[in-house]
Amino acid sequence: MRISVIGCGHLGIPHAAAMAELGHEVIGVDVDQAKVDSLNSGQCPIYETGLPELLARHTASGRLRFTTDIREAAAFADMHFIGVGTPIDADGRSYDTGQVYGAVRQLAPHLDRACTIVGKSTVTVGTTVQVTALAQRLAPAGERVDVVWNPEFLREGRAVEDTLRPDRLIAGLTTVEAEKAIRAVYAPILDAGVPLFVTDPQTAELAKGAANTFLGLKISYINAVADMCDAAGGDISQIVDILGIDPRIGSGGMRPGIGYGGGCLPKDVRAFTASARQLGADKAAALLRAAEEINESRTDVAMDLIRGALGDRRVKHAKITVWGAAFKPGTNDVRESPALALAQALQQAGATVTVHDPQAVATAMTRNPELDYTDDLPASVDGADLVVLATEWPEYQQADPRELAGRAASLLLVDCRTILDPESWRTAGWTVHQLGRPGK
Ligand SMILES: NC(=O)C1=CN([C@@H]2O[C@H](COP(=O)(O)OP(=O)(O)OC[C@H]3O[C@@H](n4cnc5c(N)ncnc54)[C@H](O)[C@@H]3O)[C@@H](O)[C@H]2O)C=CC1
Ligand SMILES: O=C(O)[C@H]1O[C@H](OP(=O)(O)OP(=O)(O)OC[C@H]2O[C@@H](n3ccc(=O)[nH]c3=O)[C@H](O)[C@@H]2O)[C@H](O)[C@@H](O)[C@@H]1O
Repeated sequence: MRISVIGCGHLGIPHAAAMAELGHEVIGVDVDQAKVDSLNSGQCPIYETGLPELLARHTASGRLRFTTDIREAAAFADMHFIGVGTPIDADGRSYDTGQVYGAVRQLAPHLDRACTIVGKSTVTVGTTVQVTALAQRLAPAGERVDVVWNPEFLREGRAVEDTLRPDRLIAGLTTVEAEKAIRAVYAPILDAGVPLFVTDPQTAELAKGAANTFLGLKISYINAVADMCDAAGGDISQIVDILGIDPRIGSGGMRPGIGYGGGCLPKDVRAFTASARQLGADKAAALLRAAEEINESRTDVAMDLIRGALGDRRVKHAKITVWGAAFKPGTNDVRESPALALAQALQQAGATVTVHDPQAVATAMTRNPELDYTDDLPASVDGADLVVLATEWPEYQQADPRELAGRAASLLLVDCRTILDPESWRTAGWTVHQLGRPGK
């Protein structure tokens, strides 16, 4: 099929490349000329495993190209995926769907044949109905436009794999033609046995919000239990193992730490909570709000752990190394990064902070230029009074505690993600504090 992907960000680039991999001819559209130029020259503007190779292969073969000209996409494609951003609104609680409506407004008047618009962005329930009305109103008279909502479940860092081999596909639609088109575009994935849920648009929209909100709830729940371990004595790592072995609970997405961040979970939990409130589901809203409050408290929890670790020494004037800037390992995305929030809080408390990250120094510098950065792991601990592990990159688990012991001023480590083997660090002379594992 000939398809376009409108919005080439963390979702759109992997989606465009994956669609080319499935055999489609793809045109990616973005308003950002620099991004389009870099994509057309084979450069990948985001750090994502397997994506540079896929981009290089399909831009070279001519099956994938990028443009800023929406008319070119309208003239080329029979199906248009919309993957533009849906940031949180100025009120801080609901989606700003302006980019979605903006893309449809730009595209629809140029449609010159029957086509399908497939929304992938995460939106408030009810958006598909409005997008459909808008597209059909603006399309030239006589041109058939079907709209499908097909929410995306990829995780950053695994975007290519998740797009090509998803757990499930959802299509919220209302016409036979739309279902035929969706089955055609995803045929190789469906043939591989991936289930497709064909449903109404509202169910599709709500399912996406409900999924991300559940992930946020699960993380906040385990973080609440980690706090109880810290207060009462207990080992959150063992509790995760004990709970996770029960298939009704499952151990996935239950790692304790300094909270969920990124471009999606925080805003999606916020927006879903707001929807619950607007729809009159007050008790649901209260439950979800509690999960948000737990998440919002994680920087304070980490600061308490750090203060406890420093003892008589104070945060003020301490030289502190923060390991991690990305919101999670495997990406250079720093949107709503809990690690950067912690680094900022430490700096505001008077510490001299150096942030290390293996991939996200450049993006973090743009977002938080007030902090100092390095991508040299051993050098990051030079002269440090305290090292704080904030993002669980494998590099930190693989680091040599003996080598680092020779460089730090004081052998004090706070593991906010509870991923290190404390024994190997203690053997090398370090004092280790782990979140949710007091005295372990
Ligand atoms: N980042 C992720 O892993 C996932 C994101 N989503 C959802 O996908 C949507 C996009 O998210 P991201 O890719 O992270 O955002 P992003 O901010 O990385 O990318 C959005 C892109 O859309 C472009 N854009 C804005 N208006 C445009 C227009 N009128 N025409 C063409 N391009 C336009 C922007 O320049 C930007 O490059 C959001 O709704 C998000 O919630 C869903 C699943 C996974
Ligand atoms: O809608 C989206 O954009 C995507 O949001 C999340 O994906 P992502 O933001 O890439 O990251 P996750 O792996 O879910 O992690 C989110 C945050 O939660 C934290 N987290 C995750 C898992 C865990 O057990 N504990 C934990 O603290 C991570 O460190 C990170 O800050 C969802 O997992 C995807 O299914 C969804 O498509």
